[in-house]
Amino acid sequence: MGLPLSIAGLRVPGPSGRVLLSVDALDLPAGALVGVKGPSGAGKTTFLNALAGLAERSEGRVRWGDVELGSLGREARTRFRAAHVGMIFQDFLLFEELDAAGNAALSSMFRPRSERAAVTARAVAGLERLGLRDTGRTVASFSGGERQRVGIARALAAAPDVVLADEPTASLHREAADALVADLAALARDGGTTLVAVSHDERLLAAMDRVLTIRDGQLLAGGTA
Ligand SMILES: Nc1ncnc2c1ncn2[C@@H]1O[C@H](COP(=O)(O)OP(=O)(O)OP(=O)(O)O)[C@@H](O)[C@H]1O
Repeated sequence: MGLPLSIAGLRVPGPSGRVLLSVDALDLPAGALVGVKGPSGAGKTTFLNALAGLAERSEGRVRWGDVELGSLGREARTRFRAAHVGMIFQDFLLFEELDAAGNAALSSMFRPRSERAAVTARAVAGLERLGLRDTGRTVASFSGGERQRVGIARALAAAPDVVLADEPTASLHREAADALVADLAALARDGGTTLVAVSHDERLLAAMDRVLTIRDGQLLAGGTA
């Protein structure tokens, strides 16, 4: 099931103390499909990091369902991410010694035995849908785009409550990008997954329920385009 998001008075400072991002208030229902756009350097990745509980020293409230990220210590935030959040980020933490399927099915290790086969099946299906057949190679030899696709398949195989994505279609051909957008929309529709996707891809943005704009470190009032 998805989780609703509630943010109030969020401020994320950079190392020099300058505020990199502020969000006065934002509420999203569970299962929302939300795009985020804005110029380079505006604070979009910083926003995703804050939603993932990865923004250190941030002020204000970021709450997923009943869980306020700021009230959790670092370890509890890591556990929260593992249990609820699928992240499609630009620097993927892939395990170099595993092949594509091994990486994509990784989260099955943290699931009860009865759920593991389903995660693995979704991982294999997701890789195929993104045009990556099991090559038998370890991902150490994969290109940047191939690595991104493994990261996508891994995030979606876990069927998480929340998907946070940073330019998820950037490395994909149009056909694969459209398939991914359809898959993300289906996850929200069928599983209630809440999606927040930073993107410049007009086709992806058009498929969202709502598009937020960030400019100069500020989520614009009302959060709409
Ligand atoms: N760790 C950091 N230390 C210092 N400045 C940072 C740090 N992280 C981000 N910034 C700065 O914060 C601002 C917002 O960065 P962010 O990566 O969130 O932008 P973005 O909107 O995702 O940009 P892009 O579209 O180019 O990826 C930028 O000016 C960036 O240089």
